[in-house]
Order: sequence, then structure tokens, then C-alpha cells
Amino acid sequence: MDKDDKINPNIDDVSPEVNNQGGAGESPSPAETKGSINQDNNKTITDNPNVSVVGSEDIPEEKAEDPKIKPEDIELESLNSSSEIEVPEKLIDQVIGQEHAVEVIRKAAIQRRHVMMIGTPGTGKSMLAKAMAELLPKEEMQDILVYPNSEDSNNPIIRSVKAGRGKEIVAAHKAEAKKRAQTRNTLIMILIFGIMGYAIITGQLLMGIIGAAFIFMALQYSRPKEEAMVPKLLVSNTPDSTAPYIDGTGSHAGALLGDVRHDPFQSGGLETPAHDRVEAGAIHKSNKGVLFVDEINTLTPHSQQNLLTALQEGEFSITGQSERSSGAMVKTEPVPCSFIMIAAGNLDAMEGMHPALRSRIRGYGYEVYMQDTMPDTPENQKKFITFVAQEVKNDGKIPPFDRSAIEEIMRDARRRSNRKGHLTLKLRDIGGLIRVSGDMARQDNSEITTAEHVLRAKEIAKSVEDQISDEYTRRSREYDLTIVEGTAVGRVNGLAVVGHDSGQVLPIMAEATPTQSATGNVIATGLLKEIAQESIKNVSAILKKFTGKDIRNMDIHIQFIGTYNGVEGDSASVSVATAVISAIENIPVRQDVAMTGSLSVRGNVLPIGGATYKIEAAAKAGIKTVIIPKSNLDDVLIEDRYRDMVEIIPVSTIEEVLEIALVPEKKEDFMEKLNKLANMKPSEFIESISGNIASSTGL
Ligand SMILES: Nc1ncnc2c1ncn2[C@@H]1O[C@H](COP(=O)(O)OP(=O)(O)OP(=O)(O)O)[C@@H](O)[C@H]1O
Repeated sequence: MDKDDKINPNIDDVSPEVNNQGGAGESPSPAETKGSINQDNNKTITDNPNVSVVGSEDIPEEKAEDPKIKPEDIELESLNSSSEIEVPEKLIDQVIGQEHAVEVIRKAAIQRRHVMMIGTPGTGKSMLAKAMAELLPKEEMQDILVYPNSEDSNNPIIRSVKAGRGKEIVAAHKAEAKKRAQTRNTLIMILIFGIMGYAIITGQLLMGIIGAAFIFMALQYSRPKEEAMVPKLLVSNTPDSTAPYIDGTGSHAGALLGDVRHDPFQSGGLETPAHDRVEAGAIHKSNKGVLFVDEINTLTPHSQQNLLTALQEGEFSITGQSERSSGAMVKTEPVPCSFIMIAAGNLDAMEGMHPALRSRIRGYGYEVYMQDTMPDTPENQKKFITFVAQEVKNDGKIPPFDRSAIEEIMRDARRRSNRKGHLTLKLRDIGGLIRVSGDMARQDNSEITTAEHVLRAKEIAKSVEDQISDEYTRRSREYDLTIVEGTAVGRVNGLAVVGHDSGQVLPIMAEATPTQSATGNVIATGLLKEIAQESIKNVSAILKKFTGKDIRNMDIHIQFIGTYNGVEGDSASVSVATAVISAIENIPVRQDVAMTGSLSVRGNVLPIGGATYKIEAAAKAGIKTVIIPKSNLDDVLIEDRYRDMVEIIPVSTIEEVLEIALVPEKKEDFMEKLNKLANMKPSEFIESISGNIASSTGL
């Protein structure tokens, strides 16, 4: 190979066009490129956030000039439309309710620290990661190039240059390659014509043709492929855009760590040069920016280990990820990957995470727990209203929301918070409701979205769980699985939450039979998970107290009906206790009553989650009375249409539950007995049941 044909990234690459731009065209030397930071900030029109370059003329002028209400000055009573509200420009200012996370992100952006965010989906984790990219300095951004290595083709050379320069360098190389190819072709033609001319003059035409063909083939075959010597732009950035934000969630090793494509030809002149087959991974594309990885535990241990190395070193060579591919022979020089890592997930993600990676993030960064509700204060309401305006503006297609629509959305946010005096921060779901409501308004050709559109949207945009729950209710009524009238012994209508925002009636059956073993067993079926199983054990204590019977000589069977996805949590405790007491005492239970509540071993009814959804499910099923823990009463924000369908009775003790739900022949006698048992001193109680402690071997 001709010396001139080698492309050495350290010394050549000077193209006249590029050189004209203040020396920018010079090939980067390693010393220059690795540490160089572009200080000259070529301000363009796009640097001004108030100026939109593309399509700015599309914005109606009067709207653009309308004076806007600042978020802190919003007064809902006098607000006519969400379009009156000023939406913050910067992403970080658009995040609501996550003040701690916002503060951490701001700090971490300055100090270049990694962050781990744990919390419920849709609370703004990836939004914060994008916001961080906006906060990082643009000047540090780089392009990364990969060059062929004439010494060792399997070890391509890596160079980094300031953002935007990469394209210029590649263009310069292409132009240079084209020029060389043209010169070479001209030389070949001259040589061939020379030989042919000589052959004609000397009358040796055949020899001339053979000679010319031979020379043509030899030169053609041996000449270096000029195109093949052109470097490849591995990572490209634009000097004026924000630092890169790359989402590496669920990436396979190649997409995350980079890869070298397989070459089916490998030799013989048809092969693709190694450097041309190198592909950057998410860790390289996020160089000088943010790498966001959600559900980090889903990455393989191999990927997590390599991610850790990349974090520590700030550079990571690219090699073929598949062992059997020709790409595995190639390994580039180390490629810069100085990214800030934002790892996200729920608590399980932390458990499944590589311990060393977790410790690295903890040691060199912050950990943040994302809030999923915020207090329903006037201050936060203003932020929430701004969020509605923001979502409408970001969507760009839906009509603005009037006051009634905003109020309806806010009502839904209170309901979804499942917590008294709070607004939900699962804002992706709320964003979805906003968009569907807007679509309803568009469908009506309305220029404004109203509460009526929101209500219609809620009906249409039901979650899959909600739709399944409705279907289950319909079917279980058809097959008499859900009974909502009359009485039955050992059968209670419990209530469960399905998914995040849907409830379901959960029938529970109990039966007590004489035991065959030395001590009685409590056997519960219905795919109960750990906490649900433990709650059954705790119920045993209540049974002893409220039946006053020696349950050592009986087996107690408890069956949860239709729980194909298992039962989590202990909110069925009151239902289980009631069903078993009913079975042991042979007292019927009202079937028009449904109940939910956790139980202390002393018989106090403790709070549960999802009270609103459970009550709504009961109402939909035709239940007339719902018993809930007193401490949950303020959490209940059921929709208007269900309000008159059910009576909600708050309770604090299991005695109150039994008084409402059980229908003994002689109610007074039964209540007297209950009171007596409930108020019994421990010593009297132990004596009365002969120190019986039931084992729970069936659990
Ligand atoms: N705290 C918040 N403030 C403003 N908007 C939010 C907030 N949280 C979520 N959103 C809205 O919801 C959308 C989705 O949120 P995002 O993707 O950031 O959630 P996430 O926590 O990363 O969820 P996941 O873990 O499922 O990816 C955002 O684009 C934004 O419109």
C-alpha cells in the first residue's frame, strides 16, 4: 500500500474547505482532541428559547402576544382557559411535586453525580433525567470518530473532537478520497492508452490488449479502497443542542455497550473494513450527557458489570458482542463514555441491581425516593393547574381546558391519590386523561375542553384492569359467584384492588370441620401471597377471642374465590374473620354487605389502600352497604354516579363489623356474648379456651 494512502488520524485530514474555518479542519491529535473543550459559543437564533425557527409563522400572532398568567398568580375562580397560563420553558421547571428530586438533579448536574431514582411509574423519573441533560453545559459536548488502523485493522483508532466537527472531518475525508480515486483512475487510463498505443504502433494488438487488461486488473485489485479509509462518525452531536439524553432501558449488550457488526465476506476484497462495522452503544452516545436506565435490574449481570466499568473508567472499548461473529475479533481503542447515569425503578429494581453498581452510584451520587402524592394545598393546586396547561400545550393538538375541565381533572387526581388531602403525582396517567378529554372536545369540534368531555374520557379511557374488573363482575353475576342479596353462612363479600386503580368484589368462603390431627389447622387457598398468609394467622387470635371456642379440634378452611392472580396484602382480614366466625358459630352473613379492612390481633380495624376503588366496585356489583376502616373515611372520593348506590359505614373494631354483617337468630344474645368475650381479661380468656393456640400448618 502506498504510504500516502494510509490515513493517520494524528497528522492528516487537512482539507482546504475545512481549514478555512479557523483551523477547525485540522485532524485532531490525541492530545488536542481528548481534552479539548470548545469555548467559542456560536450563538444562533435557536439559542434563544423564545424564538422558534421552524414554523414560528404558524403561531397565531395574537395568541403569542397574549399576556400570560404566571403559575404562582393563578386563581382558579377567575380562570377561563388553560391557554391563559404561562408554561415554564425549561423541563426542570415543569416538574411538579418532586421538589427534593428537582433539587438533587440540579446539584447533580453541577457536580456531575449519578442519581438513582426509586418510585412508582409515571411520577417523572425520565422527565427529570431529560431535564438534567438540559442543565448540562453544551460546550463540553463531543463527536466521536472511528478511524481504520493500518497497523492492526482489528484495532480501530478512536478520536473525539468538539461537537459538530465530526461531520466536517468525515466530509473532508470523503472529498479527499474522491480526489485520490479520480487521480488514480486517470493514471490507470493513461497507462492503458499508452500500452494500447504502443501495441498498435508495433502491430502487437493482442499482446497490447492482454497487457492493458492485466495492468487494469492488477491496479484495480491492489489499489486501496479510498472510501474504506474514510473515518466513520460514531457519535454525532450538534453544538447548539442540549447535552445528549439516551434511554438505555432494556437494552441488549450491543445496544448498551456498542457492537461490531459481523462481516460475511471477511476477506477477498469484498470485506467491509473493521472500523466501518463499529457501532456505538448507549454509553457512548450519552458521552457528556445523561444515560437513563429504567428498571435497571432487568439488565443482565454481564451488562451491569460492564456498565460499572464504563462508569469507573469514563471510556469503554467497543467489541463484537456475539462470540461467533467476525465482529468479536475487533476491539477498538477505548471510546469516551463520560456520562451521568440515572438509574431508575421501583424497590424491586434496587434488590435486583448488581451490588457493586449500586454501591458506585451511592458512593458517587444521590438516591432519591419519588413521591406519588402531594398535599392538596392552594400552592400545589396552582402547580397542578399549570401541569394541565403544560400537557395541553405539549400535545399541541387538543383544545385548551376551561375551568370546569381543570376542576374535573383535579377531582380525579384527588381520587387517584387514594389518600386524604392529597393529589396524585402519577401524572402520566393524568396526562393520558387530559389527552383523551381533549380528543373528545376535538371530536365535537369544540374550541374548548369542558368537564363533560373529561367525564366522557373517563368512561372511555378505562384501564385494562378496570375493564377486566367490569367483565369479571358481569360474569360472576351471571354465574352467581357474586351474591348481593339474602344471607349465607360462612360467606363474605370481601373487596380487593386490581392493578392500581380498579376494585373488585372478592367472595370469601369459610368452613370449620373436625380435625383429624392432634391440633387444628387453618388452611387458606386462593394463591395467597406472604402478607395475606400472615394476616390469616393473625385472624386466628381474633377467632379464639370472638368465638370463645377451642379451635384446636377443628380444621378451618378459608377459600378466596376467583383470585387467579393471587392475593396480596392483609386488607381481607376483616372479611376472613367474619366468614370464619360465621362458619364456626353457624350465623348467616348479609350478602348485600361488602367489607374491607385490615385487623390487629386485638380486633382493631386498621386502614387499607384503594378504599375508593373498592367502594365503587361494590356499588357496580349491586352491593348496598360497604364497611370500611374509620381511618380511611377521608380517603373516599367516589364518583357522583356511585354516591347514592351504596351506604358507607366506617368501623374501628371487629365487633362493629360483626354487628352489621351477621344476622344471628337472637341478635341481642349474640352481641352480649361478643361483648363479654371482647372484654374478657387475658387470664379468664386463656382459661375459657384451655390455653388453645392453634397452629397454622396449612399456611
Ligand atoms: N412530576 C411531574 N411533573 C410534571 N409532569 C410529570 C411529572 N411526572 C410525570 N409527568 C408527566 O408524565 C409523563 C411521563 O412521566 P415519566 O416518563 O417521566 O415517568 P417515569 O417515572 O419515568 O415512569 P416510568 O418509570 O414508567 O418510565 C411526563 O412526560 C410528563 O408529561
